[in-house]
Amino acid sequence: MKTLKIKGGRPLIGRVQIGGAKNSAVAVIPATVLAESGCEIENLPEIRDVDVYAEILRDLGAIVTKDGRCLSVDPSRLSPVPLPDNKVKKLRASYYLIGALLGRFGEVSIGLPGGCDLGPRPIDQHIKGFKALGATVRQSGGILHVHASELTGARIFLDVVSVGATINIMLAAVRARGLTVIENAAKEPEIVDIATFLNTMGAQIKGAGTDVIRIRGVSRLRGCRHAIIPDRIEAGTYLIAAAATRGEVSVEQVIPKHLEPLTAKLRETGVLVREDDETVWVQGGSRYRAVDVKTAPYPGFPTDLQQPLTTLLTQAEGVSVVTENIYSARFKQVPELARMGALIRVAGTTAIVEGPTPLYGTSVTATDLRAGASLVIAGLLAEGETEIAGVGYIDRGYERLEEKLRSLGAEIWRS
Ligand SMILES: CC(=O)N[C@H]1[C@@H](OP(=O)(O)OP(=O)(O)OC[C@H]2O[C@@H](n3ccc(=O)[nH]c3=O)[C@H](O)[C@@H]2O)O[C@H](CO)[C@@H](O)[C@@H]1O
Ligand SMILES: C=C(OP(=O)(O)O)C(=O)O
Repeated sequence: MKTLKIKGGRPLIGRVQIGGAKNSAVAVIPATVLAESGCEIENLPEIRDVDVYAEILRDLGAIVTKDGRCLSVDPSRLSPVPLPDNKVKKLRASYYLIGALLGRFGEVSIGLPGGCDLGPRPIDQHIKGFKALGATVRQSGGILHVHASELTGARIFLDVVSVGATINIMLAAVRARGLTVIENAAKEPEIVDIATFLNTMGAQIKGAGTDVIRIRGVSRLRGCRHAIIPDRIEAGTYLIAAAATRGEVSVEQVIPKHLEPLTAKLRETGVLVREDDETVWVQGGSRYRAVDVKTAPYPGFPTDLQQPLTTLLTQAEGVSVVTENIYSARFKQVPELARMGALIRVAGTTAIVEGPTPLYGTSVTATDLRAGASLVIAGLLAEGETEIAGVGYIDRGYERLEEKLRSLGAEIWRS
């Protein structure tokens, strides 16, 4: 198995271009199956989740061609063949095929989704939504069978704010008869991106980005061209890495507004941050202040940046309290950071970080995607050499990571 090796202690300096958002891409790709003609998707990130999704669509009979960051999907000859769990369990977002295939064919049989192991990740709210639209849902073994002879619009109040359930219900509801209203909907920028894509296909979705989304069903959707929004989590990871190594980096091709929950927190710690239309620039300082952070649905602080930020907080003076409100097991980076010298105690949903502590390179393991990012940042700031196993997780969501970091002056390689 490959590992990432990093010789730490060099400040990151320069400019980095951010790719398309993973969490948009993995919803837009399955959404193409709703169209009766071909779609062109641009600005896709070059990550493993996208490649796996392209393979799943081919298994369904779509003609899929990939050219760098562009994917063209012709779903006209697609059929809802059962999808066992070998590929679908490689990623979380495979569950979007339930909503999309239900919308197009009224039936789907699919293995349960995978994704990072962050504690229990139920899909009860997705199922509640499909049932409200008139579907029957049955599980046998690890396979979900969802069927609807007709989908009818409904009012659905989500018990928890869920990105996945909001998007999945939208995907089915665009083809339901009448009006669907999703209340207590998630408001992440990726949801707005999927709604924009669906509306370009001919859907009638209003309110995406607020907590009430109204979807008036239509009888057909046509293929279209769409460019994915920038990845705020990839961008945030580079901003944190720049601050942690006390460097100076311009993160380019981003939507600064989407990064505000992070940039506000970085300013609180004492990092200099400047923004213009499509760029966020940070300059690290010699001293950082401890801060408290609580993860929350957008526009709160994103759980996906909690692990990377925890690494930065090992360098802040005082005690930082990090509260993880979304996932019960999202502190798996902590024992690995402790092996590098961090002083962090986990108590239930909080991690108490004492700083500043020097970090030292050693062998560590990424247990999930963002734990991997947090260890890469630790390796970049640590003294000596860090070897990170579990690179497959990192490849799920970071495109050309070593190349981008090397262009900023890091010594990082795969072996
Ligand atoms: C592919 C993708 O977009 N992944 C993102 C998506 O995951 P995902 O869509 O799986 O996360 P959700 O927003 O659905 O989950 C939020 C919370 O709701 C709970 N829940 C969710 C659905 C459900 O039916 N029942 C339920 O209880 C989850 O266990 C979790 O505690 O949003 C998360 C929260 O921003 C991010 O960390 C992930 O990167
Ligand atoms: C948790 C994440 O991804 P997924 O939901 O795809 O597992 C993530 O991107 O940090």
